[in-house]
Amino acid sequence: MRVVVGAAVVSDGRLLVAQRAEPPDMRGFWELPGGSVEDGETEAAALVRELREELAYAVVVEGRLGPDVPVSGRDGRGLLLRFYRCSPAAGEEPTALEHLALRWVGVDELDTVAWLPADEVLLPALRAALTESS
Ligand SMILES: Nc1nc2c([nH]c(=O)n2[C@H]2C[C@H](O)[C@@H](COP(=O)(O)OP(=O)(O)OP(=O)(O)O)O2)c(=O)[nH]1
Repeated sequence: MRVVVGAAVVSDGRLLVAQRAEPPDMRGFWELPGGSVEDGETEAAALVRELREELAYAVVVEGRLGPDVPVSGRDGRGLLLRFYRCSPAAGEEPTALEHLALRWVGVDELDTVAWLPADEVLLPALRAALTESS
């Protein structure tokens, strides 16, 4: 099954969230930045590549975060979302090259985000990650 990796980047007790521009039915909803793992690529390498492409941002990939989330992809075939906790490389700031906007949210704001539906499964794990880092 195709695996899509997403980055839970935590810095100063806040989580980086990104607002999707496309496809039209996902436009305006918020996600954790990332994308598909390519053939022969590790999941960590895919995350580093995707965040460089989408955000011109260098991150260090730490451990897995939360459960795998099966969703149906744009072509109707299944894909598996898998998330990793990450931290920014020193001195780095993200730029929204492909997203409508970026936000850093604290633990109290997690519930106010208009998440892509699949990401809501992750909220307990995100809450725990933000609580332990603040
Ligand atoms: N990156 C990311 N994708 C997510 C999240 N939640 C969620 O349902 N998705 C879905 C949306 C898309 O159907 C799929 C990932 O698509 P994508 O557009 O980010 O990745 P990609 O560029 O590698 O995909 P593709 O155009 O090659 O098909 O996973 C999330 O938090 N992060």
